[in-house]
Amino acid sequence: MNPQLLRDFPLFENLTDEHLAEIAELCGTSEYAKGESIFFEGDEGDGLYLILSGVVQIYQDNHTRDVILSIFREGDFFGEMALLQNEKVRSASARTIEKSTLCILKKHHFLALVQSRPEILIGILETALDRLRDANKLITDLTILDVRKRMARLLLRLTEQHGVPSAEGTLIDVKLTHQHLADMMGTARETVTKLLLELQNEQWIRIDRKKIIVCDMARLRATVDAM
Ligand SMILES: Nc1ncnc2c1ncn2[C@@H]1O[C@@H]2COP(=O)(O)O[C@H]2[C@H]1O
Repeated sequence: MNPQLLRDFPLFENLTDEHLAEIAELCGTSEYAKGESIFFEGDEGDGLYLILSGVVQIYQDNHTRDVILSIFREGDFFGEMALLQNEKVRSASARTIEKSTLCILKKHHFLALVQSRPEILIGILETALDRLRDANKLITDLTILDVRKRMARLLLRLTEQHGVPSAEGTLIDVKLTHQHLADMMGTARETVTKLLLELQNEQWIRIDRKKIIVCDMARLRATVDAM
């Protein structure tokens, strides 16, 4: 694959062109259709996945419904845990939300790479710790907040992770269904539909081609801070 495609990954930002070329040699790319499974919780870890384009959800399937732990997009990586934790399997499942192109670094190549370039391991650790912080917040939200406040927190988190400025405010640049949002905040799809309608009527948000625009970020931040 073209090594310059790896340039956009924060994980590799300090590597030279030469190093990127070495990694690119070891990577394979795969195309996934919208809604296609990548791996399942409990599978053996075969490799590290880097998102070249598209959107991927990380989720746990709890029989009655999915719980979405995170949503990743281009520039993000996932699947490091089963590779770094000896004898442990995939901690969650991964499935595309949009058609995606992924770059896969096989386990033995990944392990050799982090041994020769420990700075990559530090980058992975920093990202994993950020994800742990997010997970902690999520546990607290799910435990103590009512659904309207959980929705406010979720919108703020999505703007931080996937927000781009738009004429009307901050656009959350991923097409998420009401079911995806429900699976992220531990509620029913019908509750999300009702809440989104309320928030639109109160002019907090606008929906444009299945994407949410947060019209007043300052108000959203102030509301979340006051919780
Ligand atoms: N709470 C979480 N937040 C974000 N990403 C996660 C979370 N839990 C697991 N993952 C990612 O999902 C991947 C599932 O496969 P692994 O366990 O190999 O590695 C995992 C991480 O990359």
